Amino acid sequence: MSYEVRLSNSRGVPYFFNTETQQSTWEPPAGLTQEQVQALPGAHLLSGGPAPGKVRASHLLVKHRESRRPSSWKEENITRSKEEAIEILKGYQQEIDGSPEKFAELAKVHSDCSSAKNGGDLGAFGRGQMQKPFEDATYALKVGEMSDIISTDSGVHIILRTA
Ligand SMILES: Cn1nc(-c2ccccc2)cc1C(=O)N[C@H](Cc1nc2ccccc2[nH]1)C(=O)O
Repeated sequence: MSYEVRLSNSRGVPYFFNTETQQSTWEPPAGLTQEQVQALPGAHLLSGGPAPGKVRASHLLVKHRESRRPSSWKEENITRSKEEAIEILKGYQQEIDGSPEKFAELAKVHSDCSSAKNGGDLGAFGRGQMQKPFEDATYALKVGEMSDIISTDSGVHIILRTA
């Protein structure tokens, strides 16, 4: 019998698909050991984490007048200097003091990215999707770690890697 793990589009949860009988089950097929289940194609879907090679991160962005788009949900016309943006972000960094809960709370209120409404969560992404400095900084973090202040064409950011 050959099985693979797939993700249900409607329910967003993994299921087990028998590629010979074309039958699907929500539960792991009887008779398979835990090791055998973890070895199935698509088994990474069982952990709920991002696909192999992808990461998930949240960020707090402070834009400035040199930003690619010096406007945000917070402020129609952003005129602060890059130096001022860095000082503001340093203040948030001290307030966050390594706490993921505090990070999301401050990102929601202060981030100039539209992901602020998600507490800064950008979802999962792979290489080649985000601006290079942001991508490299995120991949260099361990899960749960926060970056120091990094700069992209969008402004200055603090990143929290979540997966
Ligand atoms: C990359 N991205 N994802 C979202 C997002 C994700 C989830 C929910 C809502 C918005 C917003 C953005 C985005 O580019 N936002 C830009 C600001 C920005 N520039 C970025 C550069 C790198 C990573 C995140 C970044 N966010 C904006 O609002 O002007």
